[in-house]
Amino acid sequence: MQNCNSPVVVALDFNDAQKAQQLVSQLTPADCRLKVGKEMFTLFGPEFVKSLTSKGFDVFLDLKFHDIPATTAKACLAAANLGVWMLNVHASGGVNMMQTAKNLLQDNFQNPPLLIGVTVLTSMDDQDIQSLGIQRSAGEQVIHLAGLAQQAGLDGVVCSAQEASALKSEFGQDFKLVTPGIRPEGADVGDQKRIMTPKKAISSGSDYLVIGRPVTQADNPKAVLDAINQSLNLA
Ligand SMILES: O=c1ccn([C@@H]2O[C@H](COP(=O)(O)O)[C@@H](O)[C@H]2O)c(=O)[nH]1
Repeated sequence: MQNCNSPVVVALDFNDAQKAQQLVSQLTPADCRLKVGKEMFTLFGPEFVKSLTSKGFDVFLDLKFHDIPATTAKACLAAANLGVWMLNVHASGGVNMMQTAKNLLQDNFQNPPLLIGVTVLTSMDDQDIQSLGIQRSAGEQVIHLAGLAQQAGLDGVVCSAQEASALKSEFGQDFKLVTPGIRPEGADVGDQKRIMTPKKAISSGSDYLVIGRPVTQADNPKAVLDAINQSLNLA
């Protein structure tokens, strides 16, 4: 597998596999990693994931499993068997659920994929969190759920870059921070609420920047990706 020179993970959210493959054909595994989420996995399944890993890309399978511990763990094992680099579960599933998944991966792989806990979706703000009956700010809830994820032995969390610096101080440099809600200056925010620019996210402590529409919907996605990588002094 080729080493990736960039922290960018391009979110392939397409309803057309050919369009996704057309974009992928312009990229190399050195330029970025790729994320497959619920839409593409539901439409095109494991074969689509394998088509990306077979080209040498590190793939983040973003299915955000959340179920009883045994079901979640077996789903994670099935995902890991696709050869993905990273997969995730909802941290709000609790320590037992996360730990059971982590243990099953460790029992079955010498080098298991990274297992990451989703904290608070980047499309949610304080008001959204409080409407769920949670008496914390979004940032406080992220810290709380990240603590559960670390207790369960997970490799890190999905959070917004706005929480990155607090999370690195609290949980250490090795605890991976995967941050969607990344928007280059002037890009359409869409449904994201807790956002940050790529450069600021990296300086705040993000390890991986998940970027979808600003790249995939651009007239020239490769040029946008190159510009982001250059802004990070990586390309
Ligand atoms: O909290 C989260 C967790 C996952 N996502 C996913 O990341 C991408 C972001 O895409 P953009 O087009 O850059 O907004 C998308 O696939 C989400 O499902 C997230 O945004 N926030």
